[in-house]
Amino acid sequence: MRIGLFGGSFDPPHEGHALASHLALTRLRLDRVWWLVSPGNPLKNTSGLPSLAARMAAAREVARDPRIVVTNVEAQIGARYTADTLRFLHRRCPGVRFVWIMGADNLLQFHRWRRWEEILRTTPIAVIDRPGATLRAACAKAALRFPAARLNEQAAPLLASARPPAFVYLHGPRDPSSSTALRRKAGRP
Ligand SMILES: Nc1ncnc2c1ncn2[C@@H]1O[C@H](COP(=O)(O)OP(=O)(O)OP(=O)(O)O)[C@@H](O)[C@H]1O
Ligand SMILES: O=C(O)c1ccc[n+]([C@@H]2O[C@H](COP(=O)([O-])O)[C@@H](O)[C@H]2O)c1
Repeated sequence: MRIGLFGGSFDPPHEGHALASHLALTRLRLDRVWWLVSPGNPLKNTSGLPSLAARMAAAREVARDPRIVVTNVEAQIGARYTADTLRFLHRRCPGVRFVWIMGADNLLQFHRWRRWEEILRTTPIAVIDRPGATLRAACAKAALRFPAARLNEQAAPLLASARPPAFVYLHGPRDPSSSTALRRKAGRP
């Protein structure tokens, strides 16, 4: 079983999340993508964040694919940091090949995540191209620290079974949606 883990605030979820998930499913030959709806990004001010239940319900509306599973596993296990989530999942599901999925914008600040090197050393990572982050992602600090870990995009089907550190950039159809823009449109800060 090959499962992609797509963590996010999903405040709100949008077509960019769905498109990125489909790209990952297809190009990485995944069986499932789990949307890990975060109890709260540890690097963000989460004071105005809608409830987890509300964000999960909205995420289910947008996902519309039986291979995409919307979960609150982080709330269930009391984890906010991705390294803790991954430790738990690797231990709990030793037979599953997990891949961490993130948009290219997130790679730029990945080196600020707690125990980010542990994440890279334990879990293959797919970085999905996103408008505005294409060129900057190639020089992200985390990517430059592990240059030999980068797979060619043609080798993407091998990522899930690659020995980490391993990461790949995926380019495909892109969607400019962003939660920030949608919140502004709805008159939220
Ligand atoms: N349009 C998109 N294309 C590719 N990846 C995306 C896109 N939108 C979000 N992502 C990725 O989805 C994950 C969850 O993102 P998140 O829920 O924060 O949405 P967001 O639109 O980035 O929100 P915000 O604008 O509040 O930062 C992150 O890894 C992010 O990079
Ligand atoms: O573990 C960390 O230090 C960490 C710091 C920032 C973000 N994350 C994770 O990155 C994912 C994307 O977050 P967001 O808010 O950009 O959608 C989500 O799963 C967060 O829990 C994780």
